[in-house]
Amino acid sequence: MTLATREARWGAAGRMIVDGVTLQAAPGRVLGLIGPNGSGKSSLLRLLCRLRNVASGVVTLDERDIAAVPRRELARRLAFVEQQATTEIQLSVCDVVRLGRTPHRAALASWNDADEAAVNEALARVGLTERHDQFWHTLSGGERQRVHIARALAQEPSELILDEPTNHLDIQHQLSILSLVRRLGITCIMALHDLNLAAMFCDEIALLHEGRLQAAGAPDKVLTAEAIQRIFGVAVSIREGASGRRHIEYLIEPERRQS
Ligand SMILES: Nc1ncnc2c1ncn2[C@@H]1O[C@H](COP(=O)(O)OP(=O)(O)OP(=O)(O)O)[C@@H](O)[C@H]1O
Repeated sequence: MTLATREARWGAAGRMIVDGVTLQAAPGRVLGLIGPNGSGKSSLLRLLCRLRNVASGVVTLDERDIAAVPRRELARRLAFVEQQATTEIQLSVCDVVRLGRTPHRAALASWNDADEAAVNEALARVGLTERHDQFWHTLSGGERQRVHIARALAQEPSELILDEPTNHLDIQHQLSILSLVRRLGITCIMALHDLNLAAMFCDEIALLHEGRLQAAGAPDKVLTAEAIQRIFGVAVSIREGASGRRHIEYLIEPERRQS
């Protein structure tokens, strides 16, 4: 078992934002969270890593109420890469990635070879070894995103939660980061906007709309033309792509000729 929610509810400003979601991440698999803007994806991810507490229902980690898991244990287990993570200026790239080691180190313990190896390995995996000493605030948006993913990898989590990890990334880096996430073999839950990337890289997909879970399961069960039309209001044609996964083509009305 790993992360799960049961009838999880959370609201703000008098509105229900996560509304009775029951969901389970399969150990070692990649669960994609999709849904229109404002459907509650980020809010649900924040409940899953206890950055927020449910108003009712429960979030569990290994079938234990996450609210009862000691903070240090949670920090070792779960890594969260936020959508617009910011980091204090004047930190170098390796300083940011080193933050990922904090939960593994005893108070006042000195930095050791295993810590250094984890940082270097994480930077190599996101292709930023050369940027080791560059100031974080001088990086491009995509490089910053990759550094934050490296920080999460250096943490060596057993559950990785990512909010739009492909934000700011060019297509090559989108594909390489998502391939890397798949290869990690750890439980991963990530919010994605690109439905084709979700189909390519997720073992399971959960579709959210207005805070409620609409469907969950294998990509070909969830990503149907009917569901995409109903939830996103977009007509699509779906066929099997070269990779054997489904490929979604968006159909737009031909522009009217100006008379
Ligand atoms: N603290 C808050 N106070 C008031 N409203 C909030 C709060 N947090 C989230 N919301 C609202 O809840 C809804 C869901 O937000 P959330 O960020 O979870 O959506 P999302 O599916 O991740 O959206 P996007 O795809 O645009 O990133 C939005 O309408 C948002 O404005």
